[in-house]
Amino acid sequence: MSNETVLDIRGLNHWFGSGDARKQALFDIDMTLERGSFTVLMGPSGSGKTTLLTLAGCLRGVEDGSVRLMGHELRDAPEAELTLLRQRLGFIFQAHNLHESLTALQNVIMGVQVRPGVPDGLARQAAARALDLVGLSDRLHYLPANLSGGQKQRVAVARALVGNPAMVLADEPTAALDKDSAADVIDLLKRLAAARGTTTLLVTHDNRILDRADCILTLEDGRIVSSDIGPAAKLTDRNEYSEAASSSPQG
Ligand SMILES: Nc1ncnc2c1ncn2[C@@H]1O[C@H](COP(=O)(O)OP(=O)(O)OP(=O)(O)O)[C@@H](O)[C@H]1O
Repeated sequence: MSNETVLDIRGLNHWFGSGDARKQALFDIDMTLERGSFTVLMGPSGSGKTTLLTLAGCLRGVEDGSVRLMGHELRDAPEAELTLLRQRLGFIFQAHNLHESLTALQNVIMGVQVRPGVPDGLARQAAARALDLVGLSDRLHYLPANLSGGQKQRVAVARALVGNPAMVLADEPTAALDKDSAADVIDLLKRLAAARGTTTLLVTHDNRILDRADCILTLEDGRIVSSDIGPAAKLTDRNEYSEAASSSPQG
């Protein structure tokens, strides 16, 4: 793993509401994610995990403190710069957020089309390859209604990864899945991340994911209360994932 810093957060505070209803959700957060790392963010409901994820992903404005994403300071950044940064990220949410009227292939094509200027033919090719990678090459033309929960989440993973994002932000991606499908989705994310050097920040309540993490951050009441090296960071041989490298959608 290289030591290139992808996300660097210093002294981040965040509030919701105004006047008497104003409430602080994050307190003095410091964290750093290196390129290719797989970090799990845990903590009780309401501890601030989604707030932190959305701030890191340019989905919410930074009010106080510093969030540097791929070398860009997000606080006070112009909207055009935030839009360009968002295009370099892949998002996966608990609810897969697929368009029900579009096929699996069309849904993944939309993941390419967030980047302007990609010709339709190339977008289609990349989307088909991404679906092949997640094991759905025989389901390209299925509507979400005809896919299982695990298959829908795999389509969402393919959509997040098809643009070869620098960082993937995932909010409870396995919450709606059974044990086997959850393990499949996580292994897939890890394999592709390791093969491409994609940085992953994943919010979960799912203890089964912990042994896959390089780093486990725990939030409580808006503060990081522990930062542990995960078991996966102790793996010295990452070649187990290399077979995915040769077949990633964008090489
Ligand atoms: N849009 C909002 N307006 C007001 N308060 C909010 C808003 N979003 C979150 N909060 C508050 O901020 C705190 C952190 O919420 P957040 O959703 O980040 O927690 P979480 O750890 O992701 O919770 P969960 O595990 O239940 O998803 C909570 O007290 C929540 O009520």
